[in-house]
Amino acid sequence: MSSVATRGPAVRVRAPGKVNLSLHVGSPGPDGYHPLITVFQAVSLYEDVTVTAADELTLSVTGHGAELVPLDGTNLALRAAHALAERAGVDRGADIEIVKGVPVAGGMAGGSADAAATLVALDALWGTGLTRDELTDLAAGLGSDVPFALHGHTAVGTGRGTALTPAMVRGEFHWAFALRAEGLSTPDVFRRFDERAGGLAHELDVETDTDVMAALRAGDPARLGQALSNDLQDAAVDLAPDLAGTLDAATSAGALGVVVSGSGPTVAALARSHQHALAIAAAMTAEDACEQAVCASGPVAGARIVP
Ligand SMILES: C[C@@](CO)(OP(=O)(O)O)[C@H](O)COP(=O)(O)OP(=O)(O)OC[C@H]1O[C@@H](n2ccc(N)nc2=O)[C@H](O)[C@@H]1O
Ligand SMILES: Nc1ncnc2c1ncn2[C@@H]1O[C@H](COP(=O)(O)OP(=O)(O)O)[C@@H](O)[C@H]1O
Repeated sequence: MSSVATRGPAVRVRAPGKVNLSLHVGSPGPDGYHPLITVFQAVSLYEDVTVTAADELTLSVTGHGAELVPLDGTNLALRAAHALAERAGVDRGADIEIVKGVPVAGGMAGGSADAAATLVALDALWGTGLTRDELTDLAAGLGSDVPFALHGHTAVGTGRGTALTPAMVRGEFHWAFALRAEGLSTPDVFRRFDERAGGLAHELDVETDTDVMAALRAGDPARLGQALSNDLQDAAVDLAPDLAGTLDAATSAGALGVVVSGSGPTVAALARSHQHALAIAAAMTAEDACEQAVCASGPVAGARIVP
């Protein structure tokens, strides 16, 4: 008779990556963080996180770009697990298995999705009884994008990006994403943004997102395409000059609008339909404008248990 190793109970959670439809950045405060006004949209590129009861905390990462992900205590999923255990007073472990579907260091918050998914999964596995607000509070302590990965859909982020207000959206938006093999470091891009500002203060204008919000409410991709914007884009292009060619190729391929996502280097091209997104992705890869292009749609839900 063959013996089958028995494992403890398991919980699987899926969490989405994001694109910033607009990203307005102010001058850094005394803590070094930049005040933001951003509109996040969660898109259908997912991180899959499965946690299984165990005595110790362990981590494994597979999937897209897994070899680029740190496995030590800096990994955002492990940091999330430690933060949750401490907050809930839990003295238990878990095997955490991540399957990556969001590009690593791509400005699409894959690590933040792992942190959000781990919080939701371990909260269920350990039965911590924390409220949603308490989980959101823990999320904000882990990184500026983590609360949005919990929340999902489309939302305006202010402060560091952690204070969220849901946005009204009609319909579905289709995207082609041009990926770059080498990522960009978020702190490096913010630093370059400050260098470009040359000490001049950047004021945040709360009215600047009127066009984005109107396009979302109307479900109008052509209008949204015109309204996409990112204050970090020039800094990202400075650090990765080949991005200028990728942005041009996406525009030539017929995108309704083109923008670098977050701190980059992923380039997001908005399409009229799924078919149109496939055509843009094919044109960008055929022209060697990027290493790889993938299609996705949004908005989608935040970190959720997979039944
Ligand atoms: C730029 C954005 C836009 O959504 O996304 P990504 O491109 O990383 O996906 C986010 O603000 C990134 O969020 P996240 O990647 O969670 O950043 P954090 O871990 O909180 O911070 C990393 C570093 O980025 C800088 N940082 C981050 C957020 C912010 N509002 N101001 C900053 O100056 C700081 O140097 C900080 O030490
Ligand atoms: N679980 C994780 N997945 C991916 N990257 C992680 C993770 N934990 C920590 N990191 C580190 O965070 C950096 C940025 O992560 P990521 O969320 O993929 O990109 P971005 O911040 O550009 O959206 C990576 O380069 C990596 O060193």
